[in-house]
Formats: sequence, C-alpha cells, structure tokens
Amino acid sequence: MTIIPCLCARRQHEKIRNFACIAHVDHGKSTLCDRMLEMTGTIPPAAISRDQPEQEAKNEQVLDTLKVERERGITVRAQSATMFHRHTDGQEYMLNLIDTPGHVDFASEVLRSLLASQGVILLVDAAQGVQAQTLTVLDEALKRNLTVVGAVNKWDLVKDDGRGEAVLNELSDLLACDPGEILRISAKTGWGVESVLDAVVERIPPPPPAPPATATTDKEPFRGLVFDSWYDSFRGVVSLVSVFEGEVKKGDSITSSITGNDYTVLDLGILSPREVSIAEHPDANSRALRKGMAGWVVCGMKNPKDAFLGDTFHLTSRPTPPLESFKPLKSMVFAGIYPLDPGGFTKLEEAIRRLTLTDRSVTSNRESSTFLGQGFRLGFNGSLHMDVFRQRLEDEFGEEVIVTRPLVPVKLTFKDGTERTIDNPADFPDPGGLLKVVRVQEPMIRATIVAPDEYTGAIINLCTSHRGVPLSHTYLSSSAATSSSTASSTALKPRVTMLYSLPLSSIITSFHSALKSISSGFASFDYEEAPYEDSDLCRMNILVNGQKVDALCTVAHRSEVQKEGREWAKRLREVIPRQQHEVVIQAAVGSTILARERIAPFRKDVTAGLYGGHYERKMKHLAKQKAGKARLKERSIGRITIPTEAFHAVLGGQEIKRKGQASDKKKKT
Ligand SMILES: Nc1nc2c(ncn2[C@@H]2O[C@H](COP(=O)(O)OP(=O)(O)OP(=O)(O)O)[C@@H](O)[C@H]2O)c(=O)[nH]1
Repeated sequence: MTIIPCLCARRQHEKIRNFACIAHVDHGKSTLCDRMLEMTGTIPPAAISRDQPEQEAKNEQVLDTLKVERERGITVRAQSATMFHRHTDGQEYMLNLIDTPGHVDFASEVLRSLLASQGVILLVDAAQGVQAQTLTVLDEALKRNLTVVGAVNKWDLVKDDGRGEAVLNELSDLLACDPGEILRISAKTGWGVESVLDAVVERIPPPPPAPPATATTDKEPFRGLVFDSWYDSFRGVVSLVSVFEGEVKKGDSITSSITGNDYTVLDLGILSPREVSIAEHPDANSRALRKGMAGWVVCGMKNPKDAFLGDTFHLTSRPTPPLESFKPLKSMVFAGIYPLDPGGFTKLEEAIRRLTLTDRSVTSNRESSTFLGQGFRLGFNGSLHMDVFRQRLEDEFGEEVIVTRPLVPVKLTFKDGTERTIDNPADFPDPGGLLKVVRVQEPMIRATIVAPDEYTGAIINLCTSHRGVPLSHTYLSSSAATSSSTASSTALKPRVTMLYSLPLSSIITSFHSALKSISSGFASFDYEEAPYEDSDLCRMNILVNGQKVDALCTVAHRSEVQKEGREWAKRLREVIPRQQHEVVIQAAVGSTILARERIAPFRKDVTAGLYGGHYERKMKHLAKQKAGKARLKERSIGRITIPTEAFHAVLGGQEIKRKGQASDKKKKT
C-alpha cells in the first residue's frame, strides 16, 4: 500500500499534478488514459505484455462510460480520474487526469477541463500528423498559459519510411521546442507511456501554493470550482470540484456562490476512476479534499436546477469571491424535440432535465407544434452534439423522440431599429413580413481545414459550393520540408492549412462527410465562431394538401431553397402512405411553389359487384364515387394523417444521409 507522506497543507500541493489529455479525434487520448490508469495500478492491468505488443488490450477506453461513447468510439464527456504514481525520485504523486473529447461539438468539455489543469498532454497520431483539432485545442491551452507536453502516439505503426520523424518534427515546430522533447509512445501497447507519467511529474507544474497564513486567519478559506456534475437518484447532485484554495471535509457547511444556497457536505471522495469515498481510499491519506485536488462532493443538493457548472463553493462561515468561471458556449444549432408517443411529454421533460445536468451546454425551452403537440426547443453546440443527446435520451432514459430540422440562430433587424434573434423557423417572417426587416444576418464560422495539398482543388470547390470565402492557405511547415519525391505515403506529402469563412448553417448537415469523401478521409476540419454576417435567407414551408406542416418548415439561403424544396417534397412522398384521397405535397416560399409531389389515392373498386353489360349503372357508381371523393377531400384538408413513424423517418433520413451510414432507400426498406 502506498501512502502519500503526510506533508503540511502548504507543501502537499507540490505532490499534485492536474492535467488533461487533448488531441484531434481518434489520436488515442482515451487509450493513453487506460494505459496510465493501469500502470499506476488504478485499474487492474490489461492482458498485454510489452513482449507481445500484438496482444489486444482488455481495458478499452475505461473512462468512456456512456453507451453512446462505446458504440460510436468517441468521447463526448470529459472524464476525470485520480492516480497515484511513484516517480523516479522515490516520491508518490497524486495525478489528476482529465480525458477530453476530440470532436469540435464537445469543445466546451475541453474548455472546462483546461480550467482545472496546469498542463496538457498533446497527442498526435504518428500516421496522421497534426490535424485541424490539434491546432485549435493547442491554441486553447496556450491561451490559458498551460504547460504543453507533446507526444507522438501510435509509434507501433511507424515504419522505416521517415513518416514518424516527419510527424515528430511537425509537432516540435508547432510547439517551438526541440524534437528531443517530444515523446514517442504507443498507447495501445503501453510502449513509452512510463515517459508520459514522468513528464507529467517533471514538466507540468503543481497547483500554485497557498499564501502564508495571516494573523487574522489561521488557514486559507476553501474555494472550489464546480467543473462537472451528475445526478444520482439516491444522493442527488454529485459535484466534481477542483479545490483552488483551502480544503473541504465531511460535515463542513458550504455555500454556492451562484444560488446562495447552503449545504452540508455528506460525503466526498476521488474518482479512481470510479467514485471512492476519501475515507476509504488507501492512498488518499486524508479526510479532506485539499488544495490542488479534484474530487466529488455530495452535499444533499436534490434539485438539478441548483447545480451550475462553473459555480464556486465556499465555506458558509468564510465567504469568498467566486473564482473565474467559464462561460458556457452559446448554443448554435437548435431543433424541436417531441416525444414519439404523444402522451409522453412529462416523462420526456424529466429526462431532459436530468440529462441537461450532465450536459450543461444544452439549452432548453418549451414549445408546441400544431402537428406534433407539446415538446421542447433545444440548443446544441453542433449537429453531432444534437445526435448524441438524442441517443442518450434513448439509451439512458428509454425516450424515443422526433427531432425536427436543425436551425442556426438568425438575427433580424427591423425598420424601427429593434433586433431579434430567432431559433425557430416558424418565427421567421414570410415574404410579406420581411418587408419590415432591414437586415437579416446569420452566424459565420472560421473553419480550419488541414489536408494533403493534392486535395486543395476539390476542397476549394466544396467550400465555394457551401458559400465559403477563402481567408488563407499555408503549408504546415515541416511537411513542406518533407515534400520530396521520397515521400511514400500521403501523410508525408506536403499538407496545407486552409482557413475559410463559411456560414455555420452550411456545415451542420453534410459538409463534414463530403469533405472526408473528397479527400479520401485525409482532410480534417475544425472551426470557431465568427461574427454574424448579412445573408439572403428565406423561410421555406412544407404544405400537405395546402396545410402548413410547421414542424417541417425551415430557413434556407435563397440560392439553395429550390434544391432543398425538391428534395424534401420527394422524401415526404416516399414516406407518406397512400390514402383514400389524393395527397399533394408542396414546398413553398410565401406563395411561390418550389416543388410539388402527388400521392395518388387508392381507388375503391365500386363496380366490383356489377356484372358486365351494366354500363350505365357502372358509370353512375363511378360518378357517385368521384363526387364523394371531392367532398371527402374537402373535409380532409388539414386532416391528412401522416403517421408519426413516417415523420420520424423523414427527419431521421436527413441524419442518416448526413452521416453516410445508410441510404434513404435502405431506410425505406
Ligand atoms: N496502433 C495503435 N492504435 C492506437 C494507439 N492508440 C490508440 N489507438 C487506436 O486508435 C483508436 C482511437 O483511440 P481512442 O483512444 O478512442 O482515441 P481518442 O483520441 O480518445 O478518440 P476521441 O475521444 O473520440 O477523440 C482506437 O481504435 C485505438 O485502439 C496506438 O498507440 N497504436
């Protein structure tokens, strides 16, 4: 059993390191975390041996605990774990590690992780080299003055073709450090991972020391930043707290800076990687969460609404100003969420309330649709985020939902000078209403695309077709240097970083998959928000037998609306079942019809019982049927039944097509 030497509180922080693993998607963050947890004995070792690296590891992405993370092989939530590591200096260190997501939609998870860290491990895949997200996450770490330890991962894949060295140089150029400082590792086999643990101890600074005690205060008062929280049906809200100052222990009375509510600490502990009460952890050797530590706190907070990420807890008896918090990223993609079962609103409401506690970047407001009934308008960071949220509702709460078409926020400036930002297409004015609007603006992004330069032409075409404007085009330094004819793989060929200004709306559906397909998977893409710009947008309505289907209307750029209208009318025709009467589907902007599709009615054989030769009777029956149908049609305007499943399929089809997982045809069958 290893015990942290009992240092006085002022020195103990020196044995603590708080760091995050950051990288582009799939560069091996979660795998590296598995190996570090194994090597420090935090989790049982996997059945791998350094002598037989080809043997598969058994611990796979142990910090990716959500079903959606395991199914999709992506991290969507930052996860923390505390490890104890005996360094070569003979001392035991407490390492608080945070595994972060790589996808841009979960950037807010990376940002809050960085606030609780003093350093980062920046991983780069030896086969892929520096990618778009490598640049953006590094930028965030540098903005916060964090120490960056660079590591090239997947070294087991490196052959004698110079690729590994080229990637190593690329990363050292980026970090402006000596190539010798970059670690070479294979997170999968565990090779070199010991050097990461050593670098964490030696290069990442400990949390800042406590100020000396003054005559009036015997010790520093407690201040802790809440950087994660989740809901437990028995204990209520569990908050993950990074202790910036002082210490907190069981029985302490603490106060939330945001709500002013007082609580008593009922239990607290560390994540190792599961929750372990501090009193029970053999290595913690302390009954308190001390300065520099990160751990969970249960304090009888029953209402998830009282839990705020970025909140500061302090001792009730020693009020302190709140710590610098992090602003939640603004939601940029909005969609209506409705229960598939029309009576399931209350259950869905509770599920959303619980889930938004673990994912505070989702905004939620009630809304109602004439077609779908009561539901919610939720705001997300991007379309993958939206899709993951929908899957979590299903996986974790059994809630099947209909998700309407996503929309980015649109700013309207009216003639009288008032401004309004709308997140629901139903609120966008029709052509008549637009006469009162002097300015329509949509959010833009600054996109970073990194790709081998042979794909430059195709990428320019793709961006242009998505209304993109080029900003810059530069070579990744060392890849330009290795552009020689000796390069034997695409990863060694010169690579470019292209910056583009693009409307956010143009990239929320198919842009990413299109980029991957035109670049054979070699291009990577990331973006950051840019200011709003003027845009010629209009609202497209979908009409069924002349009746507006509010849940299907959308806002699109005028240059794209015709194509969209045709696609949607066609798609609806495929999913709406034939009915007793004709169904006409139209896409329209104001009174201008852009597309029309018709579903022919069933024709009941009213002459079936008649023998041949009764021509006049047959004609009479057919005439009667025609008149009856006309009446039926008149009455049924607005009463066309579109099965909810069909609706679900048509909206889901959009998602499926976007991800390229299945064609619409497959969906139909
Ligand atoms: N050959 C090889 N494969 C690796 C290595 N490290 C990770 N991988 C594989 O790379 C894939 C992605 O690894 P993850 O650890 O999930 O990557 P990640 O960066 O956490 O992914 P996100 O969280 O989705 O961004 C998995 O299939 C891993 O098995 C390595 O050192 N060598």
